[in-house]
Amino acid sequence: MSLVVTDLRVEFSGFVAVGGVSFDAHPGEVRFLIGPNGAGKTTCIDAITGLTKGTGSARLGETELLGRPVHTIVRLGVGRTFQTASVFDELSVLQNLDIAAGRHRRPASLLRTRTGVDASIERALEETGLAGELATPAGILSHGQKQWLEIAMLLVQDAKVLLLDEPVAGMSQDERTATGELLQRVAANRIVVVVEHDMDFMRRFATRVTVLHQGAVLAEGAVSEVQADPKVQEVYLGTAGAATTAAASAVPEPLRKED
Ligand SMILES: Nc1ncnc2c1ncn2[C@@H]1O[C@H](COP(=O)(O)OP(=O)(O)OP(=O)(O)O)[C@@H](O)[C@H]1O
Repeated sequence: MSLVVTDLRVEFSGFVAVGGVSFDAHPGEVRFLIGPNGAGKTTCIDAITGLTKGTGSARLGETELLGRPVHTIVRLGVGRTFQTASVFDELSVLQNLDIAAGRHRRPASLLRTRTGVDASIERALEETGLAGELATPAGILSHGQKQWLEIAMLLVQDAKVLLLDEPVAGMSQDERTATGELLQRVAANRIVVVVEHDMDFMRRFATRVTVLHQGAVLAEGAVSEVQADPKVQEVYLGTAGAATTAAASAVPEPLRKED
């Protein structure tokens, strides 16, 4: 099953934030959406997840997502994270995962004191490297671990699509590497789309990249193709024409957002 976005448009009171964006994503690849501030990356994800109204098409397999309410889109297996982790700080890692898994359970069983750990939760803990933190209150997890908990929460919900908004913002180098490796594992049999500003992270872990600029697709391809694209260099550096393959390797640093 693939996610296929075609001619997606989002307007805010006449302002075109996304003006006809198309891209697709498949299991087995780590798909990146990049672009300068205000390019429309988050708005694309908001539209796909039903948070913002969009026109055009966003199909998961045969199912059209646009026009459906947020909870239906979640139930169809489309999950997302936000830049700021939205976990319950006072609850343990296990309790957070229990709540995430709640839609599979009868209310009575949610109220029972837990004696064991569901297989799906166990798998998510293993996959995200949080197995040793079962009883840790989410509030005292490291920044990276909180993001991994959010991803684990999507995994126990059996998300087929994970849309991740700047998952490594604020992470240490080790946490970035661990996150990239986690995304590669998760993407083996799920659709993973990453909105990211960290170009070093993109270079290391992206399989395919779409560059957005002013609500439109500027370029698409493998990391090396996108980096070498003069249009991309112009947007980020204002140096179209001066672009050479050697210069292309220097592009990523200025792409990094400092906020
Ligand atoms: N609710 C809204 N109402 C009006 N304008 C909005 C709204 N949400 C986003 N925008 C505008 O739409 C454009 C795209 O914003 P968006 O957040 O999608 O960009 P982005 O590429 O994710 O940027 P960043 O990297 O800064 O997060 C921006 O000009 C933004 O100001």
